[in-house]
Amino acid sequence: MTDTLDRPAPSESQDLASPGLVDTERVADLVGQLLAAIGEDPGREGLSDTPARVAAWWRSFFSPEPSTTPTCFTERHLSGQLVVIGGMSVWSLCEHHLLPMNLDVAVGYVPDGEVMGLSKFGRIAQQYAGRLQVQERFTRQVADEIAVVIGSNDVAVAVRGTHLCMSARGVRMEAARTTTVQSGGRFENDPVLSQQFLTLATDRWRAA
Ligand SMILES: Nc1nc2c(ncn2[C@@H]2O[C@H](COP(=O)(O)OP(=O)(O)OP(=O)(O)O)[C@@H](O)[C@H]2O)c(=O)[nH]1
Ligand SMILES: [Zn+2]
Repeated sequence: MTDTLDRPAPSESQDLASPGLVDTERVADLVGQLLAAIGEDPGREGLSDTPARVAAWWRSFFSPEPSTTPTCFTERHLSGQLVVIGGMSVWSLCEHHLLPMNLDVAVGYVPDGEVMGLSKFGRIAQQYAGRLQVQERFTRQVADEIAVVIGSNDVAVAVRGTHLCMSARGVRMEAARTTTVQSGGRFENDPVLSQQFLTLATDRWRAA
């Protein structure tokens, strides 16, 4: 977007819980200790490489591809067109239980003079998924980041989450899904636009 646009400031909490450096050796050591603590023999054949595998996974989880500057293209005369990108499924980790959550993300925005490269919405979602999260914070962080990049608050983000901590343990409700919606600018003030976004964003969730 052009530099003349007033970009919203990144929210204070944007960096909250951002990933730190993973000490792979220490993680592997701790996983070995964990195996021993649950009564396993970390040296037995099937488990001997497990600490290193788990440590490698933690490292890759916290080190998504470095974020690049999202590509934007000049595209005039779109006159209030609504753009919705849906079906962006990412995996994150619940910060309360360290169990996976699947987050199905849909983004809506109204381009003003420029459009953003479609894949960049997915990259932003991946960037904020690659850390310990709660769904509500993830939803807001993705919306805030897109608003900064496009230089406008006319952004809405809807997320449908499947939390293993709720389906595979605890209350064990396999069908439970959590939907969060963050709306800014015109999506907050224009009920028709908001409804159009929600209809398109939740289409595939109703079909599922
Ligand atoms: N709001 C919110 N809650 C979450 C999210 N992920 C997990 N939780 C909840 O975090 C809560 C943690 O509650 P605790 O009572 O401390 O933990 P717990 O004893 O393991 O709770 P149960 O899951 O009910 O067994 C649980 O209710 C989870 O469902 C999230 O993304 N958003
Ligand atoms: Zn959890």
